[in-house]
Amino acid sequence: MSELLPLETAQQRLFDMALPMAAEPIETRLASGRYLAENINAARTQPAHDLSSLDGYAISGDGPWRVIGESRAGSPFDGSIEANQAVRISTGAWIPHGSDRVLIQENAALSDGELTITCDPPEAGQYIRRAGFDFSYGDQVLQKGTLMGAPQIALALSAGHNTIQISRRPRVALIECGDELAKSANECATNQIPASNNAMIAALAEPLVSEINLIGPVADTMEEMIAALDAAGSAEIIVTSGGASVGDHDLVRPALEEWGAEIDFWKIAIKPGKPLLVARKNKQMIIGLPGNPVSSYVTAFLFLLPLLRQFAGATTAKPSGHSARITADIAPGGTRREFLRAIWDGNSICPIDEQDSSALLALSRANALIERPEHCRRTKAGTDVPFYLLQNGGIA
Ligand SMILES: Nc1nc2c(c(=O)[nH]1)N[C@H]1C(S)=C(S)[C@@H](COP(=O)(O)OP(=O)(O)OC[C@H]3O[C@@H](n4cnc5c(N)ncnc54)[C@H](O)[C@@H]3O)O[C@H]1N2
Ligand code: MOO
Repeated sequence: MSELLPLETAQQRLFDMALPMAAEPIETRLASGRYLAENINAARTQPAHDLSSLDGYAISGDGPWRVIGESRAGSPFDGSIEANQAVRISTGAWIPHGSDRVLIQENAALSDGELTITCDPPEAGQYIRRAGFDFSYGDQVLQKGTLMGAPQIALALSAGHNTIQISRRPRVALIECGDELAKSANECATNQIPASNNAMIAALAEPLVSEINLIGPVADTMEEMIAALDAAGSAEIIVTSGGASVGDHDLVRPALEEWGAEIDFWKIAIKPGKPLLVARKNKQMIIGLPGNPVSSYVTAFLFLLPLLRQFAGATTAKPSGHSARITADIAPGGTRREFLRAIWDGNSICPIDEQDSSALLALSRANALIERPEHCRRTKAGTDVPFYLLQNGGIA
């Protein structure tokens, strides 16, 4: 138990414990940020008919052409056209039978109902969107586990689905622990510190959960800790912060054991975030985050958010990695994998000088985490390094 678990082993052990949530129906237009619980097959063909992609004239033959009617989006021309006939057509309107090309109005002259061309003639098929070129009836257009965003919502609606099945999101209880924590940031004695971890973790987790129960601050006693765990009720995931380390007043682990939870692992080989703890009691999972705010943030980013995505049925749970050149040397690393707060400017990445695990000002300036392997040598400016973007929980 005292060995530090490598990052990937710890992540895998945590993800293996996730219980997939049931599916529920949702109006497609409200599905932004949710994960699909089903494959979506097209219930219609798009476009359903050959359409014009520009405003002009659907023509047949080499011209000049007689304009014999109009095809508007939603009101197709009733009939078919013959050689040297044309139909006025708007963008998105049906190509009439008998026409195989569109003359755009900028290249046409109309006089007394007779249409002539003012430049090279269009080629067959030009400015025509063929029926089914986007998708056809029965095609699988979206895969189970996809994160629904604006394009996916539009696609599901175009494919004929007002309602889709998405995964339920877990209920989460957040417990922050420590005698020194003041509940109100306005009323904080000099021997206290305003409690900020619960609010920070809630802000990170909010898009991925159905309910957040904020508990605490909880005093460093076994009775209060156990009462707080009881207060988590039926939350599928309980997240504690603070009290995870080895001090006399770090009670999360003994309180969890006393409460009846089974510890799966404690302490991992990353910096910040070493005292991370994972436990379970029946179907409830408990993640004990370290109290230092930056350690809490980094472990929430690397463990809690991927776990929540896993619960919510995501295909991709872990944050996406990137690579960029560093603009300053980085000193040799230690025995743990390090995650350095950094600023990425869209081109290169600059590690922030202040890397203390309590430094919130530095964390709030950062938009990225540089990942450094264990026992890393000095890294020279100009070297490519792997990093994660913090925005959107690291999901591209
Ligand atoms: N002798 C050792 N000491 C420590 C070790 C170790 O291995 N040996 N590990 C260190 C590491 S690494 C970390 S990280 C911290 C984490 O300890 P805890 O999880 O027990 O956190 P606390 O001691 O309760 O708090 C640490 C720090 O963070 C502040 N804090 C806590 N909760 C909140 C909150 N909700 N909002 C704002 N700030 C919070 C707290 O006041 C402390 O300053 O342990 C090292 N020690
Ligand atoms: O791991 Mo602690 O999180 O180094 O500060």
